[in-house]
Amino acid sequence: MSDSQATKASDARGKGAVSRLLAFAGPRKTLTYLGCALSAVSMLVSFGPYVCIWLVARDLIAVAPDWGAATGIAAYGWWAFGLAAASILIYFAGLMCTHLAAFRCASIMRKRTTDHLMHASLGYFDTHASGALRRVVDGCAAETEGLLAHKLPDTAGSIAMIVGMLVLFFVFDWRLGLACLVAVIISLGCMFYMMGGRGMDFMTRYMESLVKMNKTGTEYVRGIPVVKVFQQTVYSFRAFHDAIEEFTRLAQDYAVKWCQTPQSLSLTIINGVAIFLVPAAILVAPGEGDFARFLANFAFYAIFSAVIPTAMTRVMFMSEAFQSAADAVSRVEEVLAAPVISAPATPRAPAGNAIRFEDVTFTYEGADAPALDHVSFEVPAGATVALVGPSGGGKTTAASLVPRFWDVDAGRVTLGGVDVRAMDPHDLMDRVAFVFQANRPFRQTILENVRAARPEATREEALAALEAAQCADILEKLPQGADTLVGTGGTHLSGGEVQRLMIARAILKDAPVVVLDEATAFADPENEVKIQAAFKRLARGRDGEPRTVLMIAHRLSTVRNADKIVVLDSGRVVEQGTHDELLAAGGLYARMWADYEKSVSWRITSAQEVE
Ligand SMILES: Nc1ncnc2c1ncn2[C@@H]1O[C@H](COP(=O)(O)OP(=O)(O)OP(=O)(O)O)[C@@H](O)[C@H]1O
Repeated sequence: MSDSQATKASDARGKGAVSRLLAFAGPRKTLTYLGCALSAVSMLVSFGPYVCIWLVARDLIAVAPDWGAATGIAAYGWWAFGLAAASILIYFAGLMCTHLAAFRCASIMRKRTTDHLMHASLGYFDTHASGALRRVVDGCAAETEGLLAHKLPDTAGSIAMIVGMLVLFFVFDWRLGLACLVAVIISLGCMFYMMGGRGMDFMTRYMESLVKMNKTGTEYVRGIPVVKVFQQTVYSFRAFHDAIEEFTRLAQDYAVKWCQTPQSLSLTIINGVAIFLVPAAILVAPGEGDFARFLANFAFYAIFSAVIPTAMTRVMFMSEAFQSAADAVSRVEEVLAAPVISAPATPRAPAGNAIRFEDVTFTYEGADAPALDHVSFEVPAGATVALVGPSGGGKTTAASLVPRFWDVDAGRVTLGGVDVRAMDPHDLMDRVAFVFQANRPFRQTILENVRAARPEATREEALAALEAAQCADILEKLPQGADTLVGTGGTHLSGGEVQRLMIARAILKDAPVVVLDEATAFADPENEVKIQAAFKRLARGRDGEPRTVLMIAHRLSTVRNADKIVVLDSGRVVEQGTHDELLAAGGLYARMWADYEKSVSWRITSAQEVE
């Protein structure tokens, strides 16, 4: 979607955003309505003191200069005080209601997004960064809290203020009221000029340019290490620089060329209502029968005109409040639209642990070509099958379909003869242990991280799993051994060490089926040897029985002894068989093997030369 389409779509979503937002509040949305109504009433009551001022002026002018004859003044004063106090109290009562509804709404929003994410397909978390999701779950809820608690009742108050103001304009003297209204109309005209028509086009381009600057800015920050390593100047990030320039130009044009005149006019007119009021009074005064009353009316309008700038400023900020509600609720709705792992009504239990891919086709959302195209192969129970092939061939995708990171588009993946989608998702997770590169430790101790696989496991069992996963050296070098805190903010572990920790977790789980990514790209030779040993241990199980293993093999050295090798290229199975069979076939695998042997001999030769 282009930025302009995105902006328009977000405008469209803006409509009804508040009602979509209130849907989260459940029965408490009545409290929001009540709070808004109270805020409106409070605003109308706040006009009371102005009416009292009019009454005071009327009575004083009527008895002038015998001021002592105006006996009701003190009463009006008390009324003004009482109404001002009542307005504040009613406003607080309104805020209480909207806060109660807002807290409930935000907590329901957080709960529903968290619940939904608990059932979202695991692949969703590969493509959506955890930081961004946290910002939606927590940030949007917090944003809507402020909106429902404050901005919405204030908007109701603004509407009441404008309606009340228009009514009061015509209650005492419609001619003087009309003079004030002229100021309001000119100010509104300036606002529409700035925001509507060409002004809106300006605004759309301004917003698009802002989005572009934010995007290129993020890319720039992410690329800073590359810039430093390659000694590039800031201008190597041309796109970011251009986006800043474009935004600066648009912001200046908008402020100087477009808004300067109407904004100045609006501010002058609205703060100088007297420009219209005084000439109107001079014109009307000569024909006035009751001059005392006319003077009181004039005094009222002169004082009341102070309300107009506040009312107009509130009008300007009303649309902003709705726009931010639309953005927040749209981001939450996007999370709620994340695909979930469907659970069958009557789950089936698998018979055995063989994995079968039957004519499986799968395309990533938004991708042009399928990542897997009519893929069929079998991993017999207790066998080890390796997926090999060029980068982007579909190995990771195929392995991800077994624990249902994604669901197939066509065909099926079965475990023990049962479609994985027909199994209880918990049962599937119990039966499959997976070790992927993206696995990261939790911010917990090493022991707790391992026990995440089986919380009821004893300390001894977890330590045994760590030992089996070749983690003894990691524990030795850490001051608190297995009780050392790792993960964000904890002790740093290298990539190879993290992978061994993840293998320990899988060993403790001791599931009958193991799906693993043997990538050891980041491991040094010593780590690699240990990881391979840990993999072997994982493939055997605690009872020594071989597990069903589907392994993504990035290096051919590890696949030679696999029971079967499946070669994936561009999402298709191009050949499968044992190492010897595939070498004899002379296809892609044979070529890959020849390349691999060549690279090994190069390494040996260069090592000898160095000696
Ligand atoms: N999350 C994703 N969204 C869209 N396309 C994806 C996603 N993940 C992978 N792909 C695409 O699917 C295809 C298969 O990718 P996959 O990661 O399964 O290949 P691979 O054989 O594991 O590659 P490698 O050896 O480099 O890890 C590639 O064209 C890749 O670009």
